[in-house]
Amino acid sequence: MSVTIIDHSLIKHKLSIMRNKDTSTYLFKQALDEIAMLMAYEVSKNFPLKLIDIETPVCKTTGYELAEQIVLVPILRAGIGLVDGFRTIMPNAKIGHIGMYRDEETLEPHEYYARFPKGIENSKVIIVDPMLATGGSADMAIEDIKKRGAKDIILVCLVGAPEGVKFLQKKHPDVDITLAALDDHLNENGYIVPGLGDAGDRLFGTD
Ligand SMILES: O=P(O)(O)OC[C@H]1O[C@H](OP(=O)(O)OP(=O)(O)O)[C@H](O)[C@@H]1O
Ligand SMILES: O=c1cc[nH]c(=O)[nH]1
Ligand SMILES: [Mg+2]
Repeated sequence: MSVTIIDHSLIKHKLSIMRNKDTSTYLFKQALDEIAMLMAYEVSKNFPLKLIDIETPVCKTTGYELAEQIVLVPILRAGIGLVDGFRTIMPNAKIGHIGMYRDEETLEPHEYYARFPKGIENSKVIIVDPMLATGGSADMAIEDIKKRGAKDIILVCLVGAPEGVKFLQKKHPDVDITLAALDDHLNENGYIVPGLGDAGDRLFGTD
C-alpha cells in the first residue's frame, strides 16, 4: 500500500483558501472543484491502458484507451464536493454513492445509503472524501465496496490525519491513499488539526 501526498503549488494555494475560516461557501466549493481536477490528473497518470487501432487523417496507427471502467464513489455528504472536478477530467466515470455520518460523540461511522453501478467488481474504484480523520468512515466504505466484489480500490482525500492513515494502512494494505496534505493530529473532538473544520458543513452551508 502506498500513501502519496501530492506536492503541487496550486493545490497548496487553493487548500489554504479552503482552510481559512473566513472563506465563503461559494469560494470553498470553487477551490474544491479546482483541487479535485488537479488530484484527478495526478492519481490517473499511471492508470492502465490498452492499445487500440485508430486512423488519423494521415494513416492507420495505434492509440490508447483506458483499460478499466472507472467508478467514482463519493462518501456523502462531503465527498460530493469532489465529484464535479473528477468528472471534468474523467467524463466516462460511473458514479456510486455511499452515505455515511460520524456519530459526534463516539466518532463511529454509520452507513445510511449505498448505491453502485453494475460491474464494480471489474472496475477501478476511486473513493473520494475531503477528510480522513480517524479513518472509520473510509474503512466502512472500503469494506462495503470490497463485499460487492471490487478488487481495485484507491482512496483520494484532501486532508488526512496520521491516525487515520495508520489505521487504514493496517486494515487495507491493498488500498493506495492519495492526499493533498497530511496534517498534524486529531483533536479531542476528532477534528483534524489544523484541518479546515467540518467539510460537509462548509461545503453545504449547514453550520
Ligand atoms: O475519518 P472519520 O473519523 O470517519 O471522519 C471523516 C468523515 O467525517 C466527515 O463526514 P461527516 O461524518 O461529517 O458527514 P458529512 O459529510 O455528512 O458532513 C468527512 O467527510 C468524512 O466522511
Ligand atoms: O476535521 C474533520 C474531521 C472529520 N470530518 C470533517 O469534516 N472534518
Ligand atoms: Mg460533516
